[in-house]
Amino acid sequence: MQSSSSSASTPAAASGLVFDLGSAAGVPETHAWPGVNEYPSVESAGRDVVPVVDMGVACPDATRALARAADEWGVFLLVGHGVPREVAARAEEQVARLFVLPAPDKARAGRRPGEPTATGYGRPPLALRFSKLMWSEGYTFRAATVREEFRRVWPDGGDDYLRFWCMRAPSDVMEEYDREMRALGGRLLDLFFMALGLTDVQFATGETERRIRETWTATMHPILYPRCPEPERAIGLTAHTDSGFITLIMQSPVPGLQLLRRGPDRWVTVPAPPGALIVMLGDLFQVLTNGRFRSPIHRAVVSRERERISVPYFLCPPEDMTVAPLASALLPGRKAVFRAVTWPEYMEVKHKVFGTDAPALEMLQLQVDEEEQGERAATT
Ligand SMILES: O=C(O)CCC(=O)C(=O)O
Ligand SMILES: [Fe+2]
Repeated sequence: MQSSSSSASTPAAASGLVFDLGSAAGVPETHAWPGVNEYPSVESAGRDVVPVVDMGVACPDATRALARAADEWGVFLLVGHGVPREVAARAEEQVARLFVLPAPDKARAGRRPGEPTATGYGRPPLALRFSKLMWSEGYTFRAATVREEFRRVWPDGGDDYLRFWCMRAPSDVMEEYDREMRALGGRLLDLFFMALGLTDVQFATGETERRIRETWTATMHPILYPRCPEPERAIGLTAHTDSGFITLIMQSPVPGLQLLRRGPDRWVTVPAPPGALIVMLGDLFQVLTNGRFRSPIHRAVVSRERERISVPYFLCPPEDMTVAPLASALLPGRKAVFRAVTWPEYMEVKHKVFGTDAPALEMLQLQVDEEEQGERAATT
């Protein structure tokens, strides 16, 4: 493996690309994380079974299952979601093709330092807390700009890439996937609003709810976690919460995502049944629901035997939207416990604390007198 110091002068290194982690004989110090095994890793079993929500069942049952999962875990496996198997398979295949491209091709799409949005190809940023690198590489792009992005990766192919590979153009594949995921996000949002106790009529006409559904932005972030010769010393993606509203994750049939559960602290591994998607709630959804539905702490671990690909699809507010607890989410007599915030304001806070122990969401928390909160609820 090329070390980060010896590759510092190449354009690929400048753009933050990782080289050939998959063929490394050991984990170099640059990638050796302290504390990876601080808490035990456990399977999804017994009291730790990761919830499954089936959207194919009758609506009240799906809503109840979703409310329970969002309350207790903030994450669940989603089946019966209606995304056609062949659409997901094409996107998965496309992403896998991207990851096997030669490094110079990926470097053409490398992250452009200094740009406001961290889009492009590269590795996750250095975690300040440990000054360590993670065992993964990924490609972040706005779903709406996939065509421009892929022209950077395949400048000569353009949309004719179709003929070159005898397959659909890569951007067509990802646009098709984007349409399906966005539609699924809308269906899920309706279920979440119902789970908050809103009736059909209210959620269809509520101004804020309608604006979220119509304006939310989508960012895709395919990630490759190469095989790792010493998985107990490395981390694929360090512990964090997602920042936006809802993340929809398609993953290879290789488990690797883990959720932090407390008392006693442990990492629960999310299973990877074929066809299921993972739904993960983000910090700003916690704000919207006034803390009722939580954004869980999660991380990704790596495996000695198998590489893993995951494709998170982040649904986030547009930059000019001020996100505050929904009036409809406030239980009778309860006050808002978070202050209003825009996406850029929140991301600034998140970047400052990335890789530290400080939870960014706490910085939005308002001082609400617990006793007063209790009394108000009791008298309503
Ligand atoms: O690899 C995964 O399943 C999760 C990735 C993730 O947590 C993220 O990109 O925020
Ligand atoms: Fe995440």
